Amino acid sequence: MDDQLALPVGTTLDRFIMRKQEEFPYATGELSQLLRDIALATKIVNREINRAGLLGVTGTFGQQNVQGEEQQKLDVIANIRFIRALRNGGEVCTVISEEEDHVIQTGNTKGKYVVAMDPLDGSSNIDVNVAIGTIFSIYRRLSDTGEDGTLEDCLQDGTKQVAAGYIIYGSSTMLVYTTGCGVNGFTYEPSLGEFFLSHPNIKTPQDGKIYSCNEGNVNSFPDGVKAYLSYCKEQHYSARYIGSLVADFHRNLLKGGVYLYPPTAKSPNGKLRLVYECNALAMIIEQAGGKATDGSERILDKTPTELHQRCPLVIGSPDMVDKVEEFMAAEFVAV
Ligand SMILES: O=P(O)(O)OC[C@H]1O[C@](O)(COP(=O)(O)O)[C@@H](O)[C@@H]1O
Ligand SMILES: [Mg+2]
Ligand SMILES: [Mg+2]
Repeated sequence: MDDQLALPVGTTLDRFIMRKQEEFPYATGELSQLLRDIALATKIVNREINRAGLLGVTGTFGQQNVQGEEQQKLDVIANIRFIRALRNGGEVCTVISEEEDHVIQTGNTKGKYVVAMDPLDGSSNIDVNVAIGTIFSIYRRLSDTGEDGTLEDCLQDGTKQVAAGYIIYGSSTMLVYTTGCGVNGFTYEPSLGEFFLSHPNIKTPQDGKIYSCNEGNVNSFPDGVKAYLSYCKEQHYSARYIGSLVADFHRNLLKGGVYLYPPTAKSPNGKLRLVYECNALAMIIEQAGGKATDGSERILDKTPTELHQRCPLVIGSPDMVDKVEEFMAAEFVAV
């Protein structure tokens, strides 16, 4: 449904959420409040990130998350801040987080929503002042039991998302989200403590000349991916890889391009997590006219079986994703 309520650039996020809600006569305001809770936590995390170097919150606490990755201090801080805001907001019964082995029950048993999140994306870039992000997906729980959310509530496929978004903490801080009616971007004005509509109704270009992939792993990529990367070089495409999924995705969303994290020998299912990284970005790219697959299957159609399961990701301008799939499919014929 693309009959976007055309609100002018400069509209505050709060007003935008309110006006959007008016489009849905049966809306009860809970999703709107949840989006505000996420925006509030973002302002706090943004402040922590901006002054991380001053407060000595760079580096690690020396502990690992369920994926065996060293948790950066800011991973932990962002995780705490978002969970606290979602718990205090009252709309969310259960949270899935990259930094938590198991689901977090907030105690809001009347809460209708489940949130899956990557509190801090691009952890390897935290200490070097390169753009990082936060990713979130919102699901309606399957039934209002008045009890804690279930694993079933947390393992819904991506098509069931009622909203999805990310925050990029870059040269400016932006919140980009969709509720299934197009994609809008808001830029944060710290001196006013407000997000303002700066990128209304984002559409990604049909095609592009940018490809984003960690070619350091090329030797263990599938032949089809290797062939596609050679094709990109023949076409004189630009290689751009920040190493923060949110930042690479955001650039390609606006300029046109494709991001790939294929299977590798070390990670046969790729590195990125379906539930709290791929699903949200897949909903956003599709709402912006792009595509997201695992190289053959649509990301949003995949039904997760585990909270932290990984899946390969090919996401971006539709013509470029189609081209990658063509090359990857060609490989099967070869075999
Ligand atoms: O270093 P690699 O293997 O290229 O992986 C980089 C990718 O890993 C990530 O950092 C994984 O996300 P987290 O930082 O949230 O764990 C992505 O942001 C990024 O695109
Ligand atoms: Mg991540
Ligand atoms: Mg992370």
